[in-house]
Amino acid sequence: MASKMNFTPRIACVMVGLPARGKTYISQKVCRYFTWLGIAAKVFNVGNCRRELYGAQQDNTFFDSNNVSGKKQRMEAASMTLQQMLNWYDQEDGVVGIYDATNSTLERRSWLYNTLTPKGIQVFFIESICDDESLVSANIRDVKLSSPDYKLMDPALAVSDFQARIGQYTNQYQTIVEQDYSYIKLINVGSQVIVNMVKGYLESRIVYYLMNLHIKGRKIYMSRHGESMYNLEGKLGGDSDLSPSGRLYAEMLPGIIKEKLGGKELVVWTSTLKRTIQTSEHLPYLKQHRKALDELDAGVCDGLTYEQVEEQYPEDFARRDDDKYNYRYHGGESYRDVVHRLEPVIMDLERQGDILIIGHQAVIRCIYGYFMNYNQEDLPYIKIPLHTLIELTPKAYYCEEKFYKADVPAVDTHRAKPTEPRPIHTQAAPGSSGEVPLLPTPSLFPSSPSIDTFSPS
Ligand SMILES: O=P(O)(O)OC[C@H]1O[C@@](CO)(OP(=O)(O)O)[C@@H](O)[C@@H]1O
Repeated sequence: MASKMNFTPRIACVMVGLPARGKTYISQKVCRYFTWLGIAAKVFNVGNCRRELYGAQQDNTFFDSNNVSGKKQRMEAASMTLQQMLNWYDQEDGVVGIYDATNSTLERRSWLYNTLTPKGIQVFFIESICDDESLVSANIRDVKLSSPDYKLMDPALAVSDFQARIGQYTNQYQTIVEQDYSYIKLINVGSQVIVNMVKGYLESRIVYYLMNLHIKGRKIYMSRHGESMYNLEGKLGGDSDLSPSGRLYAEMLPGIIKEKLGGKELVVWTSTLKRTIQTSEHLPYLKQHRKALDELDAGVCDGLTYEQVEEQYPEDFARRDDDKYNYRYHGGESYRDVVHRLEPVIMDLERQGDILIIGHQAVIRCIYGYFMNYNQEDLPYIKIPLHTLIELTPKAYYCEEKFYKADVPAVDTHRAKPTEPRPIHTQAAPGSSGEVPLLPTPSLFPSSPSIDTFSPS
């Protein structure tokens, strides 16, 4: 196939490592990070292709390097996956492809390198090495046993079968020694990191991101500030104080957190605006006030209500409804801008243990959207109600979520996505205001978060 001229740097992250070394976890994290930043990224998993071609339940001789037909079939799965990745770069303007397989021999890596490099695709190897048996066993238990390969097998048998498979790969495993390749080696989940020949912006972002990842269990709490005086009046932005109801929520918050977290330590981040700082007032933890967490800047619309924006800036109002993620307020920001300003916050967040972020409607949407894998179109409409604590627990491939709703009344500041496109006028059509009904869309509130309610004591 003729490859079209493409001047965007394209990169292939090629995973390397024995089975159960967290390669798929790393692949998915890298993919989610770039997707969130608006860079086209996709994971290509050779195991899925193998299952498609030859079915799920192979016995372990299939993975033996001396098994000629098994070796040939595994190579076919690898080629087919590579072809899918190449098609994606060309046909869907892919930028960061992640090739998820063991790629554990010099031969396999050189095949990948020599196929990708002439096509202008930079190859970056990510090797995960783990000799901590307890981490490997935990990975087998938590992840591999739910794989389609072992769906029908008794768990104890599945563990020993998987260990035998690891043995097959260990016999032929060659750690990266190719000094002319760009690579990162993560040893025992980042307790040691070796980096070689990193070039270019995308590679250095990946290195920095991977160096921040950890897999220790932790909770990420998020809450919007308590109801503010501006929220009561329906006004956007500003730097108003909490309403009486908002203050009540701030008083309840330490109790709700304590009940969830017990006596454990917690780091609290707020924005630099009064409403988040006041919400954190009674929390007995270390607090940081971060400018990067300030609410989306509404520019010339700051201090107006949605109705006033529609009246005074009808064209802008319609444009925002048309593409809320990309619409940038005059003199202010878009959701896309907020995501980019939050990137260092995400890096830092990946490094943290238990943490509570007290933020704003748009900012919490962006952070929650990163962890829960929302696409750009839906992200600005995620329902983040006031007086609700969100608890995220990162798991191997997803985040578990719970919503705890405080029984303290608050206004609803969520403005649903209009179901019909609004006409974009260059001037306000007389009497047009309010003609297009703002019908509620199906809720984007996560499908089944468990919601507990807390009452003021
Ligand atoms: O992007 P939309 O849905 O307008 O939500 C952002 C708005 O949320 C608000 C409340 O309406 O956040 P906040 O509660 O932090 O004050 C506005 O200040 C902000 O402009």
